[in-house]
Amino acid sequence: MTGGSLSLSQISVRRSGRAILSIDDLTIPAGAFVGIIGTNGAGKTTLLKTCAGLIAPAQGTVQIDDVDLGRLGPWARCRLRKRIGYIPQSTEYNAELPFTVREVVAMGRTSLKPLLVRLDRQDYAVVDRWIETLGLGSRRDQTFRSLSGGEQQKVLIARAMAQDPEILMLDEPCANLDFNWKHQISEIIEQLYRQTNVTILMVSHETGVLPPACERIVLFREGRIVADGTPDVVLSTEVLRRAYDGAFRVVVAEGRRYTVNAESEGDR
Ligand SMILES: Nc1ncnc2c1ncn2[C@@H]1O[C@H](COP(=O)(O)OP(=O)(O)OP(=O)(O)O)[C@@H](O)[C@H]1O
Repeated sequence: MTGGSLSLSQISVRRSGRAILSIDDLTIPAGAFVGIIGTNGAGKTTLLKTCAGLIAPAQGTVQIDDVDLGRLGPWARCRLRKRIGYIPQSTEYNAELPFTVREVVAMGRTSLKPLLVRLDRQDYAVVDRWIETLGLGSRRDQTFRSLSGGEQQKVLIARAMAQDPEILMLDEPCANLDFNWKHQISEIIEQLYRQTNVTILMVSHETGVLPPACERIVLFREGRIVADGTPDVVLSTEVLRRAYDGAFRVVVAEGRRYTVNAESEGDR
């Protein structure tokens, strides 16, 4: 597995007559771990979907390695998409479908195969390896819909990894999880990153779930990048207060950066 690079230039995505994402230039080298943060509606999900080729920008280019997504025909674009593991927000997938854990993880593998070609033993070995890696061995034959939210996130990560992606995009993988599960999922993402060369883009509202391996943060507001740099620069009290108009401060613990309410402590 080798990571892929991403490059966006002069991007404009428009909906209902307004620009919801405008990026002059954003380059993510192969093997980078980039955290994407920003206010509600800032364009984070739109960014991931644009990078994954799910949304076509009105203007500008998206390149994966040296391939310009906009110049590809539908089949070539489909093939390129297989290099991307995309885990949508939990509100965007149907958790009610009656598939087992193994079947869901196998879907990651099926997406690599030509139409109607069955998975072989080697494919299932990969599927089972990722099920074990994510600690889901005892859940293998359980239905996806019967799992807890945290277990479902693990299954979706296993499905994306079974696809052997070069780029992994996670849209708020820790949303709606209790603090213990948030921590577990965050640790798993960090381990995956350290064990593979996959490039990671991770959207999160909570800065504390971005693992220490995430060495670059891109901050969005109203469809634009307002800061891009190392966590100590972007996840600073000053930068975040300006972007979010909030009364909070940043505290650092165990290599992670958390925001805490400052108003009650009188240090606004
Ligand atoms: N199909 C659409 N039609 C009209 N507006 C849209 C459409 N899709 C997205 N938008 C708008 O674009 C903006 C960016 O949406 P996006 O989902 O990318 O934001 P986000 O940063 O991921 O938000 P959140 O943190 O709340 O999930 C929002 O204001 C949203 O309402």
